Amino acid sequence: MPPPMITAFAHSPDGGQGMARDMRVRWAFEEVGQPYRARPVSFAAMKAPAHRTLHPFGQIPTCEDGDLTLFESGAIVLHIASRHAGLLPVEANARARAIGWMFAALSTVEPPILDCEAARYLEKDEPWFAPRLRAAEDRVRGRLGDLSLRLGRADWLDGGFSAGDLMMADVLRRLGGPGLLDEYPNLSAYVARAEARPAFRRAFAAQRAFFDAHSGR
Ligand SMILES: N[C@@H](CCC(=O)N[C@@H](CSCc1ccc([N+](=O)[O-])cc1)C(=O)NCC(=O)O)C(=O)O
Repeated sequence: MPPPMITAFAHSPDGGQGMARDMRVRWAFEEVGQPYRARPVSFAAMKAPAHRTLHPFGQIPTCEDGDLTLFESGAIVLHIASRHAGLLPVEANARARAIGWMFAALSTVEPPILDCEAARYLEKDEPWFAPRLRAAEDRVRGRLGDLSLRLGRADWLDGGFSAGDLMMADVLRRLGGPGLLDEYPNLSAYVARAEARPAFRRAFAAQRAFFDAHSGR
């Protein structure tokens, strides 16, 4: 059977900085040592009927693995972690907790971060932008403060590195650069620890090479 095929931006708006959500899927494949292929999708093609048979919302990433087609980066990472050893504990309770951290990353920590991004990109010229952004950033601080307290001095969220850490670190990466994350030194160190993983570095290099190959550079 040919390796799984994911879809990714033909020309990612971030210029190959690994901020698009194919990055977490690439990372998961690298962590479990599973080769994969990637197909570039333009913005126009993403919204066309052919791609929507893979992704009802006209987005990336998707993953075609044999006769299975998946969308939602969290579902794809969970699929990879379920089919291959290395990203979820074998022990049932620890496995359930690691999956819980995946949901926490996507459902509890990521939404206020996305809300801040939306405010910065879409509302910066509004007269009420400053208080709006302050309130949005305070909501992010609330989540980061709770997460920082739970992580403490540990390397990972619950024992060894898991898909929960992969998802949480990829969510926190969006805060990159000087700013909110720096207010929580143990979270900054957590993200740096995750980004130092050989699998992360391979995934980052792959998405960067993919950008350079397909963005018309
Ligand atoms: N919940 C879905 C969300 C998927 C999603 O948001 N896909 C985005 C790309 S990753 C989000 C993203 C986009 C761009 C950057 N960037 O920095 O340039 C970062 C992240 C997309 O296809 N957008 C096109 C569209 O919606 O029309 C998942 O986790 O898979």
